[in-house]
Formats: sequence, structure tokens, C-alpha cells
Amino acid sequence: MSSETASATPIAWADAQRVAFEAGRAARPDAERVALGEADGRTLAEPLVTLTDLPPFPTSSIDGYAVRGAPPWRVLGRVLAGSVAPPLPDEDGVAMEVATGAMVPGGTRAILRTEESATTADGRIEGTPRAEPEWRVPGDEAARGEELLPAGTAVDPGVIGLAAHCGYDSLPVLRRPRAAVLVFGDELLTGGLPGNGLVRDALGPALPSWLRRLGATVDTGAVLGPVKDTLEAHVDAIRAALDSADLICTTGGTMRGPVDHLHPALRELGGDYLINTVAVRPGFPMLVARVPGPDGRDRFLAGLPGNPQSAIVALMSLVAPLLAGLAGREAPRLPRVTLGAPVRGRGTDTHLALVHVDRENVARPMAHVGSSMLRGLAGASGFAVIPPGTSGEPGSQVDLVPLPLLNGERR
Ligand SMILES: Nc1nc2c(c(=O)[nH]1)N[C@H]1C(S)=C(S)[C@@H](COP(=O)(O)OP(=O)(O)OC[C@H]3O[C@@H](n4cnc5c(N)ncnc54)[C@H](O)[C@@H]3O)O[C@H]1N2
Ligand code: MOO
Repeated sequence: MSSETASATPIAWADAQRVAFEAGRAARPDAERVALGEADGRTLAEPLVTLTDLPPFPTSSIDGYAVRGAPPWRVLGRVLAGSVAPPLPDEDGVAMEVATGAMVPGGTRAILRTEESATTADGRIEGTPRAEPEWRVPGDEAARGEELLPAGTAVDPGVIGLAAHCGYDSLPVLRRPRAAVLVFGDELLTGGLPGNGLVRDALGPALPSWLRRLGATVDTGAVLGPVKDTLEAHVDAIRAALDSADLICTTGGTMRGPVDHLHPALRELGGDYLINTVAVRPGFPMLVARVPGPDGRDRFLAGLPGNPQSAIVALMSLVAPLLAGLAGREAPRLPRVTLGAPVRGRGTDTHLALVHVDRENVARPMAHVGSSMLRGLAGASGFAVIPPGTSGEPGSQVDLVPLPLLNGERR
């Protein structure tokens, strides 16, 4: 059926990553404003410019006395954090008690720490203020209008805190790419024990979580499968997903078996291949196509091979850079690791080999790494990249495609 797969010339793996990233970047979604609490994981659509001086007013760094003139000082009152300080009168020997974070009264010459002050018999304050200023002046950290972060910055909790600090209630960010997952294969079970020719669908439950970690939104209704192994059911499922998804990830059916309907479905829907097979093992039948949506705007479809490890190779090879582009981020930069054991090359193909990376940055190949297996993947840190025409020698440095894991996972 799908002679497209048979006739396609595989693109080099490194080129495929670039093509996917550039396609995502060219199609990046619009900007929107979201409340600070919703902004984690987004990308700044505009530079973060501070809306105020930081700090916004002269601010005491300590609990103590703001003093004017020579000691001893008569304490005229108290300024707590959160109120406007009246200026000290233009006279000698006056003070105002101030709390940490309080506005410093105008006319203050120094602030004396509470614990370094003494009270005189007549109730006045004396002591020696430290030489270094004990308060912060407006602009110490930033001056109003100063650019603190460029557009394109990944928003994380540190950025959210800074935005609040300098006066923002919401942030202009790029809309999060919406992904859908369609699982193909009549042999797949969604629950219970596999057997009698049936296997558990291992991708439908896992892919949404991987996709979220790569920055996409995946609504619960956007995961569908198994989709019946007919061309009509494939076309209908893809067409429905085109309504709302920016990216549809399908699994299985990338080859030319009797029930592999992805390529014919793409043809029927007017799909246009950006990548159609990649010179990488495992996972070579992976693809990315542009498919017109009902509103005329193109969507992306990533065809992940059915073998479950191969599907994750395709996810990390094509979907990760595509989503980085769509999110307005930089292309993923690959860290280098030192191989702790030999890893075979795969001839003219790139070999993505599952490895565990230890604290010394040494990558050791995993066992149980057949493309139909998931045991190796579940303990791995990522894929070591063995370029075409080479093999991985112990002690050599290679690129790593890290799985999107959180600190503390896969120690
Ligand atoms: N004649 C050839 N046959 C195959 C070749 C080849 O070069 N010539 N390549 C093999 C390779 S490599 C891969 S990868 C697969 C890709 O095939 P499809 O993308 O068409 O995938 P399916 O045929 O639908 O499934 C393959 C395999 O994976 C199992 N599977 C599928 N989906 C899931 C899922 N969601 N969870 C768990 N397991 C899944 C499925 O049962 C099959 O065993 O083609 C090879 N064949
Ligand atoms: O290319 Mo297949 O993905 O090796 O298993």
C-alpha cells in the first residue's frame, strides 16, 4: 500500500533534527498573556523589562534606627514595612525606629542595628552605625525600564519570581503547543494481561507524559486508541485531531504491512512530508508531515514507529526539536558523555544507544534494548549518539540525547 516508505530516501539523523526544529520555529504559535502562576514552562514573547526601580523605594536591610545628626538620638516614632515613612525633621539628634523592609525616612544619614544600640538614662538611643550602608537605594538591582531578560527566555519559577518582583501580574508568552496522540494497532489492549496474540499498548499511556515534559499540552480527550486498522478509521481519527492539535503523534503503521495505513491516510489528507524515514537505528521509519487543518493552517503529524523503543527514539529525534521550535526555544543542545564500554556502530546509519550516565558523566550501555523492549529505556538516562561509519570506543566522547527526566530520576 504505502510505497512512500519503500521509495523514500532516509535523511541523515542530524539533518532530520535540524529540519524538525526549523519547521517548528517557522510555525511558532501566537503570543498570549497569562497570569504569573500559569507561566511556568512557557517562553517569553517579549523582553522582561522592569516596570519599576528595584528596589522601588529606599529600603532598610535591618531592624534598627534611622538616624540623623550626632548621637544620642531622640526616637520620634516607628516605620514598619508596608507604610510610607515621613521624613526626619531637619534637626540634629533625631531617629526613627525602622523594621527590615521598611521605607527609609528622608534625611536619614545612617541606620543603627538594634543589637548594636544602647538606651541612655533619658531614653535616647546611642551607638555607632556600621560604615557600609544598611539600606538599599532605588536602582541597586535594576533601574525602571531596564531589560532583565530577552524574548525567547524559558519561563521557570525563578523567572516568575523576578517578574512579580518587578511589577508584573501577567506575562506575554507563546501559546503552548497542543499535541494529540493516536495509537494504531488492532493487536493492542488498553488493560489487563497480554496474550493470545494481543499486547498491551505501551505508548498511549506513556507518550502524553513524555510530550508534557517536552513542553506540549495534551488534553485527556486528545489521546485516542487503538484506532481501528482500516484506512477510513485512520483518516477519520487524524481529521478529528486536526481540529485542535498543533502536533499529532501517531504510533505504528509507518511501514508497508497489510494494515499500515499511515502513508495512504496522509496522502488522502493532503499531507506533505518534511521527513520521511531517517538513517537512524532503531526507529528508521519515523516521519514528520505537514497536514492542512480545517482552518487552512498547517498542523504537524509525527509518525512514530510501532516498536515502542523505536517510537521513543523518534520522539526524541524529531518531536523534541519540533516542539522546541514551536515553543520559541533554542534547538536542544546535546551534552557530551564518556563511553564506559564499547557500543557498536550501525554502518551508514546513526545508532542511538540507550545508556545510563553516572555522576562521573560516564555512559554505560543498557541491556534489554531491542526496539520492541522497554526494560532498557525505563532505566536509561538517554541515547548515546554513535555517528554513521563509526563505532563507540570506550573512553571516547559522544553526544547524548537526554530523556526529559527530572533531577532525582534515574540516579
Ligand atoms: N518487511 C519489513 N518489516 C519491518 C521492517 C522492515 O524494514 N521491513 N522494519 C521493522 C521495524 S525496524 C519497525 S520499527 C517496525 C515499524 O513498523 P510500524 O511503525 O508499521 O509499526 P507496527 O507494524 O504497527 O508495529 C510494530 C510492532 O510494534 C508493536 N506495537 C505497535 N504499537 C504499539 C504500542 N502502542 N504499544 C506496544 N507495542 C506496539 C506491534 O505490535 C508490532 O509488534 O516495522 C518492522 N517491520
Ligand atoms: O527501526 Mo525499528 O524502529 O529498528 O525497530
